[in-house]
Amino acid sequence: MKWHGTPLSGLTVIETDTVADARGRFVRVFCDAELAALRPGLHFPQINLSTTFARGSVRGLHFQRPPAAEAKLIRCLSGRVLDVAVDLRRGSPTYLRWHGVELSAEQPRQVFIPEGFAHGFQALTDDVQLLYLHTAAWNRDYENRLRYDDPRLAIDWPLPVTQVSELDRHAPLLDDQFEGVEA
Ligand SMILES: Cc1cn([C@H]2C[C@H](O)[C@@H](COP(=O)(O)OP(=O)(O)O[C@H]3O[C@H](C)C(=O)[C@H](O)[C@H]3O)O2)c(=O)[nH]c1=O
Repeated sequence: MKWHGTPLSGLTVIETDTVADARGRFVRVFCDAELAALRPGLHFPQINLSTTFARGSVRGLHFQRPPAAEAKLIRCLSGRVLDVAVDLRRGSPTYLRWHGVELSAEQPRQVFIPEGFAHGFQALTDDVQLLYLHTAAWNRDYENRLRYDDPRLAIDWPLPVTQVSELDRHAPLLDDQFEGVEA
């Protein structure tokens, strides 16, 4: 596995090695030893899979506050997405900045999103499947949502937004009381 950084420190794009032969392709999604230099002792107590039917749909922006803060390893298993992370870390020089990474089933690319980031994505094709490895279990009491269309974030979604969940559609807009997340 090789990886490289992004303009948001800690947000990392991982290129997994692909073994291809006449039967098809094989990749390692996660390897503790290979990723120890990125983050030692990564452990994923919860792995989720979402299916998104329609091109243009947006899921997110979600994050969990401490003590349930989580890092996520994301891989696209079907279709293509723009995967977006927003830096919410209090005091970060890139606080409230966002960065997008295109992921697709055809590319051996994953993204590692550390704690302190909100996460969302837009389906760029129909029939997207996204795999999420979480370093903390889902905890409704600590789950927070930000608006995908918050003008203070100004995320440049590539397509007109089609499907959004009611919870995401009615997520709060950022205001002066928002203090980010202790990282
Ligand atoms: C995460 C989770 C959710 N749920 C329930 C809560 C809702 O009733 C339903 C769907 O949850 P939600 O609307 O939060 O799912 P998404 O909007 O697809 O959120 C997902 O995509 C965005 C981009 C993310 O970053 C989240 O980490 C990821 O969960 O499943 C559970 O029952 N267990 C769980 O572990």
